[in-house]
Amino acid sequence: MADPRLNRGGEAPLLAVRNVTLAFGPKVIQHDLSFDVRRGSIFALMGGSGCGKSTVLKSLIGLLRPRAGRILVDSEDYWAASEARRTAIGRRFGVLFQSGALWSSLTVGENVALPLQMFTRLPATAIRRLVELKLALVGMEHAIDQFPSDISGGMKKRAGLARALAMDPDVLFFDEPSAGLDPITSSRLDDLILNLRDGLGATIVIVSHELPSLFAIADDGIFLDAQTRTAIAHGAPAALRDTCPDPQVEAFMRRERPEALAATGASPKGVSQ
Ligand SMILES: Nc1ncnc2c1ncn2[C@@H]1O[C@H](COP(=O)(O)OP(=O)(O)OP(=O)(O)O)[C@@H](O)[C@H]1O
Repeated sequence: MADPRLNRGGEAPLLAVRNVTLAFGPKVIQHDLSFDVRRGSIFALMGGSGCGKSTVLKSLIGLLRPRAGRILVDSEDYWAASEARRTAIGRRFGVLFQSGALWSSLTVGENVALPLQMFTRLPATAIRRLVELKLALVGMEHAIDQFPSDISGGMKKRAGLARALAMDPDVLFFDEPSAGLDPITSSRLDDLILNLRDGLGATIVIVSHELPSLFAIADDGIFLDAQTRTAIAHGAPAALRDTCPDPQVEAFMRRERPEALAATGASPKGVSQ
């Protein structure tokens, strides 16, 4: 019988993870992971602290080779491909790291220009124009000549996002985009992420602890468990909150205190408060 977690849209998924095991030396972080990221979806990697969300993200963006299993990008086996092919596939990815990861000695504009200078042969005037366009997409065109130390945390995130967009990626990966932002800035970033999906047709994979943000933007996802070291639920965060019978998932989604979780008979391990 077909696995109901896979190919739910009928169309071939942009990313397909098949029976993947991730480990550091003898330490297995996650095993037997299988899921699809549908084109145009906002897919959430969820779970308590230390369950392996960032590790899964690393394997998806090409920074960690799985111990077993396959990761298919548009049906092409990423880790079985040559290094040159992997580099080419990787150019379709845009990554926004937690801090924005801007170079402090470069202006915002120079940061956004970096991938264009590294991966294209465009002349400086064309790069400047593209940088202006990418910054305008995130509402940061006025900050092109400012240094990261002169702008707020939310602006750094948006500048990092403009840099992630520089090469017109098909898929964007966000690691804790709202971390450290106040609720209003965080909600503006959510709107921006939704606009990128709806306006540019990007597919987005997101690691986040921020439940309001996940409920607002993610339409699919998996819930990773630190104890069993695999995914224990698949689906949109809001649907998991409302219908998932698993007490770990329910407690995470409803952010119950450990005492309340103990009353359900479930272990609080791996649930971040
Ligand atoms: N390079 C590494 N070498 C060894 N162990 C690692 C390495 N990177 C991460 N780990 C371990 O892998 C496990 C999963 O870490 P990971 O950062 O992926 O979890 P996470 O779910 O993203 O956590 P958080 O929500 O707290 O950021 C942790 O036990 C961590 O200590």
